[in-house]
Amino acid sequence: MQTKDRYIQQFDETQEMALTTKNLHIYYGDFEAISEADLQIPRFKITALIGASGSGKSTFLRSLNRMNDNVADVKGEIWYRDLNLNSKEIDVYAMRRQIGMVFQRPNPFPKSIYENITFALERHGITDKKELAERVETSLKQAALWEEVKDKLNQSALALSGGQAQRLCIARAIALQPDILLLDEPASALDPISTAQLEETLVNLKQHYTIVIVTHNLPQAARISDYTAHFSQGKVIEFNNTKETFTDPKVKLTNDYISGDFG
Ligand SMILES: Nc1ncnc2c1ncn2[C@@H]1O[C@H](COP(=O)(O)OP(=O)(O)OP(=O)(O)O)[C@@H](O)[C@H]1O
Repeated sequence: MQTKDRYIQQFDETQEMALTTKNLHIYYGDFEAISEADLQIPRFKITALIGASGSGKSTFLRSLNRMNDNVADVKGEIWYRDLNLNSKEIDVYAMRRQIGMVFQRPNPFPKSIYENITFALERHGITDKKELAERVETSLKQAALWEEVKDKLNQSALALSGGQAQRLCIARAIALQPDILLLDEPASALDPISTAQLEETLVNLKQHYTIVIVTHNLPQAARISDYTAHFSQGKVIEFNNTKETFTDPKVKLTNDYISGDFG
């Protein structure tokens, strides 16, 4: 029954949260791109952010690990453990080790597959050759790429297919052993087979990571996510478990969006 203007599912205290946003407002100059996006993002789950183009999904996602610094003015609180990530005291570089981001277009470095993964590790002070090799193997396995690349780790990452390159970017992010992975339309440049592989990878990863994914692909959100937040004009107007969002939306605009009825 779609009788509400806004519906936000509340959790009980037993559900552990990875991130909680409070009073979040995000401005580009005078334009308020996010005005009501207080969300609790459960740990070890996949949360999908859906909504029409320009509704604020990427703006919200990018604020979670401070990618909007110097671009937008972010007001409010973003709680991770007992830290407000949106405070001046936060070491943004160290924080991004815990909260990694994978972008829309795969962006491997013009280096070997192996070096793509070790580059950030070395910059974070991990130089032991054995540990580096172990992290490369584990992260490629977790990203479901190991079998395809294990015999060509020294070849250029630029020779990988789009789907392989995107899984390499995921391996690169998880090699740092973060808590949370933020993904901004990671499958939008991929063919259906690569998309299916990526989806399978993400579902397996949630055993170890909390995942937040922006997607325009509604069947994809329905297939892989546990929770869905529907953004409309800078506000989260519905947040619920994904099954209910797609079978019994509480807000008419959500029903219209998922059924393709924008008239
Ligand atoms: N760097 C920027 N400077 C000014 N305005 C911006 C900037 N980035 C985004 N916006 C505006 O903020 C609003 C939200 O944009 P955002 O990219 O977050 O939406 P979105 O829901 O992710 O859209 P899409 O699905 O098309 O990627 C839009 O009106 C957009 O034009």
